[in-house]
Amino acid sequence: MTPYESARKYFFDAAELMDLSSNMQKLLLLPERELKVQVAFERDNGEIATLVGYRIQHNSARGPMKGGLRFHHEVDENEVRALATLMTWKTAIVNIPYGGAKGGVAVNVADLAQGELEALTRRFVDEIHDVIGPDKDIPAPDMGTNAQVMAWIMNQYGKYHGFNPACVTGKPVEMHGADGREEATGRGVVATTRALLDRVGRPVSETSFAIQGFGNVGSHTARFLQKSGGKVCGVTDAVGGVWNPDGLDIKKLVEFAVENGTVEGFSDAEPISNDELLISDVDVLIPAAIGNVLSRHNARDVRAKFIVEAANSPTTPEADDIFHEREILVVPDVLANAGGVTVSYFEWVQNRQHFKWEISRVRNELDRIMIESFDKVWSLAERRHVPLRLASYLLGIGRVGRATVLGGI
Ligand SMILES: NC(=O)c1ccc[n+]([C@@H]2O[C@H](COP(=O)([O-])OP(=O)(O)OC[C@H]3O[C@@H](n4cnc5c(N)ncnc54)[C@H](O)[C@@H]3O)[C@@H](O)[C@H]2O)c1
Repeated sequence: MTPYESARKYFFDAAELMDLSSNMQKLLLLPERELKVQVAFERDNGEIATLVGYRIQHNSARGPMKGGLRFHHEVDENEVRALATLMTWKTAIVNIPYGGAKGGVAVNVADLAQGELEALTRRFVDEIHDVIGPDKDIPAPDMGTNAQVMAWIMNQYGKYHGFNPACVTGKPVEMHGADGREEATGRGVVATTRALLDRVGRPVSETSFAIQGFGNVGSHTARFLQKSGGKVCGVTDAVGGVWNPDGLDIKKLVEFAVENGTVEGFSDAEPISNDELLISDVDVLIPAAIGNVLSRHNARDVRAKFIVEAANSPTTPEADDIFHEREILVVPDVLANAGGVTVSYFEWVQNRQHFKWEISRVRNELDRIMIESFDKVWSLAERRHVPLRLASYLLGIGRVGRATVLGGI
């Protein structure tokens, strides 16, 4: 199944349980606006590059739309549409006053010089500046984009509409960004994981973890897990992986990975492949890299009792069914990785108030929102006798549906 088909399947599963009318289903599923633009810019060699860019604004019933901007060669319209939909449910699940959107440009950033990346970003903003903004749609970083790209977006947007840092989040801290944004998704994953372990009565200190992906999300997740007393036994990235049943030293592993560009080759550990890590003998498995890594091909071999989805869509619907049948608890992406958009919301609030929060305030508010959201989903799952994913969708779609009914069309 493509990400778009999966997103629709989860929506329809929840819609059926909610007895949503077909008219309401159509209203909630169809994006409000889909923009497809030409992004042309001059390359360093004098050639004109002509790319395709998308901004899909799915739903604004609960507030301005929010979602990342992805620069990746595999970006296509359907993927952006699926991710925009997921953002609508995600912002609703953690109850922040936003709708959902997503953007993307089909490009391989590794092929671009820094100046070309800047030219591409500014040209994309030229094409979409009228439909984004602090009260309309607020982009943020995603795969292939970073704080620097957000700074260019803010600057280019300002040329049309005047200074307004709240038009984009994930900016550099020196450019109206929020302290704690970079670690936010990983911290949120850990807050959710701890809430889960609390519910099942298992101390973090007696729990072992394996994490796929050691980029922004994976490395901060590992760091906060170890700080909480957890034992991170295995970590992999695109190149390779490392395993130590007594627990890896995450501080040293981060230093090693920064220096070497991979965790592979880290001392005090055995090598492990990505395939082996996903079925390794740990209590909690945290996919924090790419999509569709847990599928019907390996779901029956997974040995973890709990899966916390730090990545977007790491589990195919077929694998999800197998995990349910095997009583493996899955905390879904729309809940587990919502820490990033939550701290993006804090950045937007700070920008609008021109008042900077201390990091301790960012962390406390983030932990509170993640734990409250997890507890809401858990209670709903118990009440309706459904898995956590379906409960998350029931909560998110329910909130968007009520806002739609209250506000009217
Ligand atoms: N960064 C955020 O705030 C955020 C928020 C929500 C969701 N996510 C999701 O989390 C995931 C990771 O995002 P990130 O920001 O950490 O990205 P990143 O680019 O910083 O890191 C990605 C990591 O995954 C590894 N990886 C890539 N391909 C792999 C493969 N085929 N097998 C194993 N490992 C592979 C990379 O080596 C790297 O360690 C993505 O699915 C992203 O959509 C990120």
